[in-house]
Amino acid sequence: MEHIKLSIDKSLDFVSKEEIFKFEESSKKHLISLHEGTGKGNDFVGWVDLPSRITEAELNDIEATAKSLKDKVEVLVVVGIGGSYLGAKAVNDALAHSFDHLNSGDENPLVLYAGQNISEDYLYELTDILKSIEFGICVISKSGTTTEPAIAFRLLKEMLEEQVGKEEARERIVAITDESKGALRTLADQEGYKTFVIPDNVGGRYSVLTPVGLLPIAVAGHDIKALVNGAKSMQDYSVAASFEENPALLYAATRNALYQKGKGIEILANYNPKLHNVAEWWKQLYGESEGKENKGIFPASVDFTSDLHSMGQYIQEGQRNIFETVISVAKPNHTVLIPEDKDNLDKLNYLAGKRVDEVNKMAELGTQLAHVDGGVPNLKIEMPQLNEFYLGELLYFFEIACGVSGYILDVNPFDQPGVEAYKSNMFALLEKPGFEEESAKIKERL
Ligand SMILES: O=P(O)(O)OC[C@H]1O[C@](O)(CO)[C@@H](O)[C@@H]1O
Repeated sequence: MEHIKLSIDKSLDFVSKEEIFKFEESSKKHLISLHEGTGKGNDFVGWVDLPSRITEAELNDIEATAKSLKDKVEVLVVVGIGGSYLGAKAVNDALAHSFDHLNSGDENPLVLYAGQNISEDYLYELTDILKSIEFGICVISKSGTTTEPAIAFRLLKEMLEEQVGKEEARERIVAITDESKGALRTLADQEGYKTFVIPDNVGGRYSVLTPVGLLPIAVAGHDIKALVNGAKSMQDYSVAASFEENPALLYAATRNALYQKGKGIEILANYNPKLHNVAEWWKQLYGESEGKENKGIFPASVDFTSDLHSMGQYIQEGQRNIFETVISVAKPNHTVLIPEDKDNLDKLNYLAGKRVDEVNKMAELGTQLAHVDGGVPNLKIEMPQLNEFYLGELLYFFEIACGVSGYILDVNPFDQPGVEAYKSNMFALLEKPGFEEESAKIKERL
């Protein structure tokens, strides 16, 4: 069985093998404490064995719900923010036809997203376009009280009820939330929506392999059983493999060794735009997990080769506090050959007959070497192919590595206390009942 692979050789000019291997014992210990639930934030490690724990019956229930939505709607709007939509978007965009919106032959509903911003124009345009479309809603909020999705859901629910009537709307709304607490749970129970539970011990950013990610992925027509199998394969491999062969432990150790050498920014790069939103998901995972107590690597991302023509300059010659992790897909899913041209005005005939991917791979290798020469350590994660199975491996790899890496950094990788600061200011400014004191204080600052 082939797995995703990590190579660290292009970082060894900057950090020695000894400096990386000094984390061998601690990373193994942290992996065990994640599995045994003995580390910091241990009430949120329910995701660690999720791939092996999720049952066939649970997956069948998700698939059956997806099927009944597919039979009714052309568009499913996933309403959620942060971990309540990023995993689904990452997988759906990685697997979808790049021009899905023009692909009228697709029998699966188009999945759109709302509740991840508070833009009035976004909501106007979304509700405007949905007026003539059969749509359904999958509303996702673990707490059930997050402002952004609550506003979007209020608007979309009202609109759907007006469009198809309350009874039919009930059939087209699925809520994914806490088992017993929160406003969304109360509403879903009152209205009689189909619901799925986000387990108590799984935080939003680690929830992609729960119904939070799986339902929207199944609605988009992707194979959630293969995705979970891939995650399970990485779960097993990350427990069994030696440190040197273990992509998750080695990644956690290498990035911490680089961090200790002053490399405080990690740029996740891809050479396939389908992976853009995998990087968005990864940024939340690592940013919320590690950025605390005035510590942590800042997670950034680029899409290559596009961004070589913008951010490439900075990466090559800017401040030397960065390292790069490249996700490389070994084998594309399609073949396109560069054609011969008799006039050859663009002087491209030397490439005629070659696959486009060969050029992409040389751009990747050339860039890695250039960036290393420019003082940027490079790590490479190689996926054999872009499909459900290897995406499952990739997601679990990043999750387990994040838990280990957070423990190496000695933070709780499962809380996010810093996210509350903006919320409390926003509530004070909006004069939310209960925030009277904060309102008075914040007004003095304006
Ligand atoms: O699912 P909820 O409770 O609406 O939260 C959404 C997101 O908001 C946060 O709590 C804070 O950003 C994230 O951790 C979470 O993914």
